[in-house]
This record gives sequence, C-alpha cells and structure tokens, in this order.
Amino acid sequence: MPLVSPKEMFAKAYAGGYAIGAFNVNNMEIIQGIISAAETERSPLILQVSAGARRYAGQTYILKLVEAALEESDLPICLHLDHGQDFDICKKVIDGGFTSVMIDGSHLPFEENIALTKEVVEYAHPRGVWVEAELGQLAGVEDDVQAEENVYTNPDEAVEFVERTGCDSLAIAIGTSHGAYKFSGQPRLDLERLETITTKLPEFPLVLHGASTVLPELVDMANSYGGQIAGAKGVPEDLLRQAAKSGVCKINIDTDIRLAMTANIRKFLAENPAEFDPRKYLKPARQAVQDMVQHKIETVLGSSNTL
Ligand SMILES: O=C(CO)COP(=O)(O)O
Ligand SMILES: O=C[C@H](O)COP(=O)(O)O
Ligand SMILES: [Zn+2]
Ligand SMILES: [Zn+2]
Repeated sequence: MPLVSPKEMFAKAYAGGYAIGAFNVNNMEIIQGIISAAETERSPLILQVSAGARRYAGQTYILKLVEAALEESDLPICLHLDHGQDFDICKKVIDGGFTSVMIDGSHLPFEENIALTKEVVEYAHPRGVWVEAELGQLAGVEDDVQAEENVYTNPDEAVEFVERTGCDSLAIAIGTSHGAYKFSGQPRLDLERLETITTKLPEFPLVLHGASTVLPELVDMANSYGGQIAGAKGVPEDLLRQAAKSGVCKINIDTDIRLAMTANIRKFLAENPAEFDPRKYLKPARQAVQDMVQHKIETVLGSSNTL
C-alpha cells in the first residue's frame, strides 16, 4: 500500500468524532511497535518525523524504514513532517515523498506566519501534499513563554489565517505543551476556546500538539529503576477524548513513546545486569511502544476498527 494523504482519514475522523494518532518516529523499533499496534487495532496511522529525527536517523533511512513497513502492511499510513521550521525543509521532504508537512510559523508575527505558510501551501498543493500550520504558541520545550491566555489561539485570527493561507489543518494552542512536564498544578485545557474555534471553522481539521498523557505507571516504573523524572505530568485521557469529539482530528504523541521505551529498558537492565545484547532490551521496549499505542488508539483516540 503506498503512503496516503491524511485527507480521507481526517474527513472520516471528523464525522465519527474520533482522532488519528500522529506518532513521532526515530528508529526501527519505534516504527515497528507503532505499526504492529495499528494493525492489531485496524486503525489508520500518521507517522511523523521531526527535524531532530531527520538529524538522528537521516531522511533516507527513515523513508526506507517506512517503505519496508508499507511493503509488509496493508494499513493506510501517512508520512508527515513534524514542525517544519522553514520552506526549505518542507520542500525537501515533499520532494522526498512525504504526503503531509507541517510548517510551523507559530513563533512569527501573524502576517509573517501567513506569508510563510502560503509559500509552503503553494509548493505542496500542486504536488498533492497536505499542509498543517500552527497559530498560537505552546509552552514548554517549544519556547520560553508560559502558556498564558495571550499565547492561546485566537478564534477570529484562526479563521482569517485559514482563509488567507489555504492551509489544510491547523495546530492550535489551548493549554497543551511539549515534553513530560506539562502542568505544575491541576491539568486544564481551554475546551471552550476549542468549541469556539470549531464553530467558526466547521469541518476543518484541528491538531493538538503536546498531547502525551505521561502515564503515571510508566513514570513510576522509570523512577523505581533509577530514573529521575519525578513530577512528570501529561494531559488526562478524558480531556483528550473530549477534544477528539470536538474537531481535533490529529493528536500528536512523542513523549509517551519515549517514556514507554525508557521505563522498560531501565527495568530490563536493572533486572538483567549481565545482559548486553541490545536486542534483549530493545525487544521489550518495542513491545512497550506497541502496548502504549494500542492503549492510545482504544481509550484516547477512538480510531479502532475504522479502516
Ligand atoms: O506534539 C508533539 C510532536 O509534535 C509531541 O507532544 P508530546 O511531547 O506531548 O508527546
Ligand atoms: O515537537 C517535538 C517532538 O516531540 C519532536 O521532538 P524532537 O525535536 O526532539 O525530535
Ligand atoms: Zn510551534
Ligand atoms: Zn509538536
């Protein structure tokens, strides 16, 4: 099965009130774990590649790994560039065969974000490639600002942005943030703002970045085998489910994959100190990725059996 555009996935997800998981991929074990999960769940899938992943694995390796997965699987899979920072990186991956790109001009002034996004749209659309843009700013590793009201996505600006850029989907800021430390107090998303945006942009696919749950059992597992990630906290699953029912078609998950792998590798190495064959600890790590992704699909995304 060749790579697909997210267009049809999102249309079905929007109508069905569920979301498609977009999982960050960096190596073979991560790709295999995610694909096995989606196959078991009969769920569509977005694999996304960040600039860091391209630097770590190399674009050619990532593409070949995904090609291998496509050869062995009948799943509709979309390959997406996560957080493209400029026109050049978007052009490179479009030329390389990606079916979807994100141009992240969220840190630019409004007019500059529009100009940059438009430039990418004009290159991508004639080539059949989907364009996700971002308006509003997430807190955390993405930048140094705190997630305050003035950095959340303004609904009227979102409408103007979509009309003027012609982008296909929009990442919005409603209180999520990247990484494992999302909230110091009670987790909260601005679901009212999401409702307003959805009402003003009907049928338009919205995207939630920084949407890992940071499962407490994985944090505890990592910490009980030598990890030091106390205080890690993610977005509660029920808030994500509500967002998925309210116009969010794509939910980005990276941190949960990292935690699942690392917690299990820590446990394995602590329990088997004489073992040094990487396959021995990468196998349970890959299985942990699969288990986590299946859990997401079943309980957060709601995309099981939607093929
Ligand atoms: O948004 C993300 C990738 O673009 C990942 O978010 P998390 O850090 O919450 O997994
Ligand atoms: O949005 C950030 C993603 O989690 C990717 O992270 P990365 O840039 O470290 O690959
Ligand atoms: Zn951004
Ligand atoms: Zn992101």
